Amino acid sequence: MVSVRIDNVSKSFGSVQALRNVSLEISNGEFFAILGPSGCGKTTLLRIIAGLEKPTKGRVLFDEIDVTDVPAEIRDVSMVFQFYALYPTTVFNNIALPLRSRGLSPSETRERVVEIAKLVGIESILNAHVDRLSVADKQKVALARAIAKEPQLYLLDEPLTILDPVSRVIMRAELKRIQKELKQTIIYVTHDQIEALTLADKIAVMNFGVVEQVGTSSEVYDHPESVFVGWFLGEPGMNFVEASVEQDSLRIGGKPVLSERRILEDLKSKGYEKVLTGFRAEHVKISKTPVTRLDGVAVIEGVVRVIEFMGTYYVVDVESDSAEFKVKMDPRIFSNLSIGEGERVWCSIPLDKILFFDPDSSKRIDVGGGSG
Ligand SMILES: Nc1ncnc2c1ncn2[C@@H]1O[C@H](COP(=O)(O)OP(=O)(O)OP(=O)(O)O)[C@@H](O)[C@H]1O
Repeated sequence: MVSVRIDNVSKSFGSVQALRNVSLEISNGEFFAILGPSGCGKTTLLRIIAGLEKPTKGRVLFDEIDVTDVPAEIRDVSMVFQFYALYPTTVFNNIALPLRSRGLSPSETRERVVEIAKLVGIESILNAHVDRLSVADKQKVALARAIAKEPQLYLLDEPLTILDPVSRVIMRAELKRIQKELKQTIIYVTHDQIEALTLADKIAVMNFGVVEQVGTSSEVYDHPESVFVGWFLGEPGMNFVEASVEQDSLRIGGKPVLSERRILEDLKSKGYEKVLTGFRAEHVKISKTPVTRLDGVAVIEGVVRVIEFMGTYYVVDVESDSAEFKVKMDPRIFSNLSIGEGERVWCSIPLDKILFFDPDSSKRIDVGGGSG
């Protein structure tokens, strides 16, 4: 296994700038996810790491050795793509091929094929022709073949995207187990936040060719460094509401919602007259009776506009003067409260769950003393 360092990499395709000054450090044995929407440059970055594309600028280093000009064939990486490309033969032969080309004897090959098949959970279909397999099993064979190459680095490009939702959940858990046993460096490209949050030790969140944040699942989810990261992660994404920083309070649509001196003074000392407040839908508590603002809690008054049942929770859209935001509710709490569309509600949010963002740069403001 290797560590990988991406040093200030940019890549242009004609006038399209796919990557802009990307720098990343991926440690030995880490499961590292590159997460972002379609077209943000994930695949381009993976192909540059594999040696299938050359960066326009910057370097790629494996174990601190510059491999930017090293051809793909000798980089010793295994790639698994969204669309598996298997040889039209048996599962056994697909896994055996990389072993045979490394010069293993027939008995060594058989032993290793069975070992890998067990790891991936396909030992019962070793003699089947790949054409007869389900999509999920085909993807497992692709993974088994990648493992048979015994690479120093695994690159996985949306390997679960073509699976149906049930197989995807099963394979996600399988991947986690396999990675624990393999103990190898894996770089995993996905647009699916659940895959990234559940599988990865670390996540790089990308947007428009730029890395917006690198961190553990809880770092990127709980402390997004930009509006994009907060919005992209979570179902629903983080709420962002514009507020004005007044002498005595933070106001939304002219109404005071928070009067914590520490926060107000810090924002004022940094020169902010307006900020974006960010908070997650699951941190908002709804009440049908007025709630007084207390220390440590912000309160926003509003009207329920839309209620959606999402299967295991409700999402309630609240409109408040100039702002709209979403509240995520447990079905039990929702039915006890029995709120309906058009009703007036008071929404409280603990201050330690509120973050503040610069409305111009969209970056998080570091507010001293814990919040933000
Ligand atoms: N070979 C190419 N020629 C021209 N433009 C390209 C090429 N490869 C990628 N691009 C462009 O670079 C940008 C990033 O593409 P890339 O495939 O890396 O994004 P992505 O995040 O992997 O998206 P997706 O999930 O849709 O594959 C896009 O605007 C894409 O159209």
